[in-house]
Amino acid sequence: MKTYLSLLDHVMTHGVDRGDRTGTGTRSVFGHQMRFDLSEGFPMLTTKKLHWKSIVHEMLWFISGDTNVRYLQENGVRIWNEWATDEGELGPVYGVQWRHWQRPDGTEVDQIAKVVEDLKTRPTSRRIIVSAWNPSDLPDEGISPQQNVAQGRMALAPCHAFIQFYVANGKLSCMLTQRSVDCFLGLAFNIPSYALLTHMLAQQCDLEVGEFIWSGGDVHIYHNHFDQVRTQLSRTPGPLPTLALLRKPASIFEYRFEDFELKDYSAQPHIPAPVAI
Ligand SMILES: Nc1nc(=O)c2c([nH]1)NC[C@@H]1CN(c3ccc(C(=O)N[C@@H](CCC(=O)O)C(=O)O)cc3)CN21
Ligand SMILES: O=c1ccn([C@H]2C[C@H](O)[C@@H](COP(=O)(O)O)O2)c(=O)[nH]1
Repeated sequence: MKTYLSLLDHVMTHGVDRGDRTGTGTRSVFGHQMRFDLSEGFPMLTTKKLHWKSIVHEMLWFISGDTNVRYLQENGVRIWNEWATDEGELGPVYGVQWRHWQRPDGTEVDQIAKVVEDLKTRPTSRRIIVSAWNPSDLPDEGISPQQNVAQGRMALAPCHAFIQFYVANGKLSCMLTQRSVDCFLGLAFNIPSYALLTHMLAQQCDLEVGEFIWSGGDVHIYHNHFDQVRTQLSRTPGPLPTLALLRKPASIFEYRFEDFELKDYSAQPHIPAPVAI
């Protein structure tokens, strides 16, 4: 994960200090790309311990089409709590856009089912894409997440917004475009999260895993994460863990937490940091 550490160093050294929606302040660069060869190991940080349960359950929750934090909370995952209403609702965020994108006539598009079908039937297609960026459901940036949900909008605009898949030589690659990137907290989750999705789709479509390519737009470090970033940059990364899929479920929608085994994950201690709301 040297590429991730290089990005932290790059933002700290070359970034521009700016204000932001949350009032916290960030140092940012605009536009960056990283490539991870998934055959070389599972891209999970070893320079700080990550909560594996949060990564897996969040991805299963997206794929299930759910947008209420109840499932996450029942599984000990707290990362979406701050944006939810008292009833746990987040409005039409990722799950709805991935699985239940509304057509004008009221019918729905299941983008995940379509990706599996395309990967199996026309793997050379250049249109194997999932978009969470649905302008008609975007929140109003001037009001709170909970007020947006009450108006039927998303609590937060999608950050990992556009995903494209590519098949060559029997390998599945995934490219993510992330418009806004909290390098210390969010990105540490987003990389293994999409690596996991790529492994699942590859298994379902009888492909090997290829590369995960990550592209960021507004790539920032919050001002109140600088000490944590310096701690992390002082650490030496260890070998990557590997991911084993213990079962092949009948479809992409039938994975369970127990189906994933992260092998040889040896990480340095967790580094706590406040999340900007
Ligand atoms: N400012 C901000 N950064 C984000 O990364 C982020 C948002 N907002 N809003 C929506 C989601 C929620 N995500 C989050 C939210 C919190 C953590 C977090 O606090 N992580 C801690 C604790 C992990 C845990 O309890 O599982 C960490 O140390 O990684 C991570 C990702 C990613 N997103
Ligand atoms: O998966 C995620 C979700 C969110 N983030 C970060 C990026 C920003 O710091 C905030 C979102 O604020 P906006 O004003 O909507 O850009 O959350 C992330 O890194 N990863």
